[in-house]
Amino acid sequence: MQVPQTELDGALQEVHITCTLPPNFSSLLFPTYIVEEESKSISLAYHMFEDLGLINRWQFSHQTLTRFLLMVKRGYRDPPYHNWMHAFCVGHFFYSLCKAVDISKYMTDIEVLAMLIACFCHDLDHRGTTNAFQVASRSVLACLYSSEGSVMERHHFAQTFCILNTSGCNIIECLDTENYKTCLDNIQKIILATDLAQHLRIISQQKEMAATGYDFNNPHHHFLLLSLVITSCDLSINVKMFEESSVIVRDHIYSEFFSEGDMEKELGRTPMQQNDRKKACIPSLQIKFNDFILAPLYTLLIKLLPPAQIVVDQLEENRLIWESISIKHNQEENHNCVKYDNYT
Ligand SMILES: COc1ccc(Cl)c(-c2nnc3c(C)nc4ccc(C(=O)NCC(C)C)cc4n23)c1
Ligand SMILES: [Mg+2]
Repeated sequence: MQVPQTELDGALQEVHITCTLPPNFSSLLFPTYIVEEESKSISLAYHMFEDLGLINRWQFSHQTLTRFLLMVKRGYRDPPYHNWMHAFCVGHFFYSLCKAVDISKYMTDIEVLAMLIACFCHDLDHRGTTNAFQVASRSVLACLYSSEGSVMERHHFAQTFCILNTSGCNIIECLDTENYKTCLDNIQKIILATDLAQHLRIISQQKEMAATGYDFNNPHHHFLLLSLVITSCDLSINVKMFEESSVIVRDHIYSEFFSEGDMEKELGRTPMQQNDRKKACIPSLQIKFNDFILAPLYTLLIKLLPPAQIVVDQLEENRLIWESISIKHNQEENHNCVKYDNYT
């Protein structure tokens, strides 16, 4: 898929002219959804590469990086949640993590580059449905990938590979053969690590690593850390201020979950409670998700990267607010489980 030259020229100019940073842009808690998707997100994504020193370190050309980012943005569909703005937020969380901690103590240069590329590409061409739904609906992607698992994540990497193989868009073409292969292998591992089922399979090893201490010379520790960091970035909407987090959870994430549940009912299947708009109670589901996934994840992240402590503080504040909503709901007859005021 080629990017029309006129659009590219326009974007090239945009990237140069409109790169005035919003205040606190490099903060871990920056409210990323305030960025207007169309104009500024590409310029700000470009700035993240520049500010992390990746353009100088790897001698990226301005044109190729801009074309790459345009192609990635165009590679996303427009479901309620898994769209370009989600990818932008995931990339931004990694960028702000790199600004908060000395990431070179944990990752090589190539791994930092692979992480930022994978963040922006990790959900390419997402349809707003889960791996389980691909298999249940016998989708084309399930036919292609279900024997290996992580159906959507394998597709997201395949789409990434296509963009890097599109002339004029391959930002890593200037790497030498060894670095090119290492970078691509890392991008694939990182994108596959965004499957939450995979995260649940390796979290015990990550806990063990955090207990014994990170060993930079241990390649498996690098794999476990890259996986922990990308999952932390992928779920980072949950560690933003409650006002932003709760609206995205309700109006974007659960909107996708409920649409999938509607489609499952049409297939004659019974959706999980979280996907059933008639049964789901978001505050109590959030508390469960927090205790089952979010708290163990970010507690581990902070054990390994202590300067990012602020995200655990925000997560705990958000849990308290979800709990207060849940208690208030339980006191009300016929409360509406999906609509809630911001109790802050
Ligand atoms: C890292 O990968 C993903 C992929 C897709 C999504 Cl939507 C999310 C995600 N981001 N925020 C949320 C919130 C607030 N609630 C969620 C509740 C359940 C699940 C889910 O996938 N449950 C099945 C699993 C345990 C096997 C994901 C949820 N989630 C993360
Ligand atoms: Mg994903």
